[in-house]
Amino acid sequence: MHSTHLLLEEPIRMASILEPSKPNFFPAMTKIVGTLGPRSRSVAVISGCLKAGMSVARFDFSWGDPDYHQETLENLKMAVKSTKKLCAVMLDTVGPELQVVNKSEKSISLEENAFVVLTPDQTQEASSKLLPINFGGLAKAVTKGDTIFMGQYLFTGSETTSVWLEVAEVKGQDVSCVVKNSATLSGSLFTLHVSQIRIDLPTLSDADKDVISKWGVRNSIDFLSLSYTRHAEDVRHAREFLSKLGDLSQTHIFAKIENIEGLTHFDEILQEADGIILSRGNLGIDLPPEKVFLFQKAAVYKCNMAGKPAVVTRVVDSMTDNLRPTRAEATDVANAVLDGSDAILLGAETLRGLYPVETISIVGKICAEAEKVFNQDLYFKKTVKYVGEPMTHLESIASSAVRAAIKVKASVIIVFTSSGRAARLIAKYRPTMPVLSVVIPRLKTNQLKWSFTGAFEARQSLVVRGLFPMLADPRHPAESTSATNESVLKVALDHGKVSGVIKPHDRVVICQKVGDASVVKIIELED
Ligand SMILES: Nc1ncnc2c1ncn2[C@@H]1O[C@H](COP(=O)(O)OP(=O)(O)O)[C@@H](O)[C@H]1O
Ligand SMILES: C=C(OP(=O)(O)O)C(=O)O
Ligand SMILES: [K+]
Ligand SMILES: [Mg+2]
Repeated sequence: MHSTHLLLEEPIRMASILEPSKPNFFPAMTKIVGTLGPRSRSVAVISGCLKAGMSVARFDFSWGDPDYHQETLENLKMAVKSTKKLCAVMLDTVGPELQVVNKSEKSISLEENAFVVLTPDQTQEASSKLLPINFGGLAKAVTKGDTIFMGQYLFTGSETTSVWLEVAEVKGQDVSCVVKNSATLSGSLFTLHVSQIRIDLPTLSDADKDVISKWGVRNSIDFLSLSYTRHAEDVRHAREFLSKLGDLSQTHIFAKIENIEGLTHFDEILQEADGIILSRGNLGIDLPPEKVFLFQKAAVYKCNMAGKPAVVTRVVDSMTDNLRPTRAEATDVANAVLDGSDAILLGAETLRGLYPVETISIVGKICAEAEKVFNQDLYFKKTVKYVGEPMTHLESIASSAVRAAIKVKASVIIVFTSSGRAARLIAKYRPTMPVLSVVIPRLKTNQLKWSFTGAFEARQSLVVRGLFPMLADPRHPAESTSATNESVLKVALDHGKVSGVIKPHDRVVICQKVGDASVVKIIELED
């Protein structure tokens, strides 16, 4: 895979496009986040998802109760055990999401040019004339002429189940709208998106806090996906909340940028968050279509330079019902990789789609092809220039490790890390080969009991492009003497050999500390 120095900017032989790609020990360096739900909650399907390359499972609390998600999570644990594939857990909040309250779950037909009233009075039955919603402030937030988009949960935008409304009149707390296209609302959950308005609801709702402090704590969630992050303050607030919940002080916060407000405050949000989710589903409605790509390129670039993971959503909507993506979708996935994304997040496709495993597999294959033509050389130079001089020691070690690995055509980089920082810094320079990040546990105490760190750090790297974590045996002392370094390295090399990423006579670049000094070593294997 790494021997082909094919770059998009260089002439490509047409015939080479037809050459089948060699199978790899892992589907792609780009990671796949799969949303688990009705179509992806049995042990068998989740196992298929893991084998196809899903490394983060997203549990979306916009729908379903904690018990339902717990059952799915128990199945995920079984699937992880049987497939021996690691998987991180992401809890996605509801946040200030506007929803239609359709208690009877009867389907509702809306006719073009007819009127429908949105009301905060949740005691009313939903009908084609009246739709109760979960928010009392809509009448204050909209004016005549505004557009409201309403769709089945994780609407694809192309379905006959989503509808455009235009605000005709505001009457007290009610909002009367003209239906712009005929549609039938069916299913249990419909979300509303009102373009470019400020929704006066907290980013972390009381219901979210309740779920996090119970379900989240019980399951030691690796990631909190903070829906509709609009300000850096939202992230700080969530961080403070997590800090009081024991192990969740280690949970990483991924800010979801889903509207113009979040876009406007992107730089400050990026500083506070551990990673960013480019929620193109909602943001794609808030922005004029011709501007969506520009946000993506600018936001991913900023994440890359900050060395924080960027996750792109809503890539292959049409695979919810089909075995093959559209050409536009397939090209879009590749472009997300070329732009520098770390991971692709699948929503409807895995949650309620007919082909969750096939979708993961196809997206992985597209990512792998795009990675091969990613202009690493240019990217590397841009990053070094951006970081400037003097570099911190660790940044200089990390970039040197990547450069050395490319120069000697190493098959893998092995990095020792405890906090995960060293591994993330290596990934920042986008090596063309996988990075085995060997997480060395440290003994810690909360003054009640002693335990080892490492599990969070290992799983949290499962969202970063190119990182493949391995948790070292806690019986190895976390001091970097050459004897312990040697024995941990041997385990890592054996792990690499068994998984097929390291072969006899390969070169391997190692980044570790010996005594007080950080070193980059190049070794050549004999067998
Ligand atoms: N337990 C360890 N044994 C050997 N080297 C280590 C260990 N932990 C970290 N290193 C190395 O030390 C250097 C920097 O350390 P540090 O910033 O503390 O790493 P991290 O924060 O990732 O744990 C890196 O070269 C890293 O690979
Ligand atoms: C992933 C998205 O949001 P949700 O959590 O509502 O699916 C999105 O808007 O792209
Ligand atoms: K959500
Ligand atoms: Mg969204």
